[in-house]
Amino acid sequence: MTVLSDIVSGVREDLQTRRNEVPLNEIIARAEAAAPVRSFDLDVEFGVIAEVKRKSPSRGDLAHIPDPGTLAGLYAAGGAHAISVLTEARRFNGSLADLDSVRAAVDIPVLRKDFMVDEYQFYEARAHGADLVLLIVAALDPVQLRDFHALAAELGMTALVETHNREELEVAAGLDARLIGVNTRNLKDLSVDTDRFAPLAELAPAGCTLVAESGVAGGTEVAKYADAGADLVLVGEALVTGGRPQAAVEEYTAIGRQRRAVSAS
Ligand SMILES: O=C(O)c1ccccc1NCC(=O)[C@H](O)[C@H](O)COP(=O)(O)O
Repeated sequence: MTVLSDIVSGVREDLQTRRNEVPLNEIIARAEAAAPVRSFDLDVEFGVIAEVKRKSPSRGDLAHIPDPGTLAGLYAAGGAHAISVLTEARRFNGSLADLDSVRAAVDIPVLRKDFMVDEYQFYEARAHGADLVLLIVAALDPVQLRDFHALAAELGMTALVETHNREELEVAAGLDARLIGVNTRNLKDLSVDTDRFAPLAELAPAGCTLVAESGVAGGTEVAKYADAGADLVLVGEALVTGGRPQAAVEEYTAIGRQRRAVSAS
């Protein structure tokens, strides 16, 4: 079993428990009654999607985050473009309660970062205030991907379509995805190689907003991703372990903007 299929099978089991507690018709009603979606600005000069990440399969426990809302507030004060909240429980120690806490603490868009494999999760995401959801191309078949992309849009949410290679980028292009992520983490062995980004960025469809995901340890990687065409970076570990979340978001945003301005001139 691969890491991804192992994670997804745990996600499905946990989902079944929640579905038994709150049936589909009830979660749909909650999604309809949820706070309005915050629009995610795709036309960004350069921005940081700052992640609330407690733990990961590759690194184990990362940070004790007693109040994710407080952390998100610091990210927002640093100028984050959006906040990513890992809600997967078993491997990331995340929860929908974290999503609630973050959504209530900030007024910028919030991404539910999870392994979205069932329509229930999209209504659930919206019911808990998500403005964006993650679609991992490697975790979905083409029909699911198309249907979930449409469902996210129907619910007013922006989908971040995550890719890892040329074939997955072609799939994202075929969906007409406006927000595409290139994750430099190999989902088979979990290795991160920031050199994977540039050659894939060249293949991204013209006009999409491009997110470089994983591997930012500091400004060097931000500059490298921005030089290669990233419009946004999604950063988790460096922000939750670095001890200066607000300053780091400010710094990464400034570095990215400066590099993008140089590339454009
Ligand atoms: O982080 C992991 O170990 C991981 C393993 C398997 C699937 C996904 C995983 N991470 C999710 C992410 O994509 C990252 O949290 C995100 O890109 C931020 O990465 P980083 O800044 O390197 O923490």
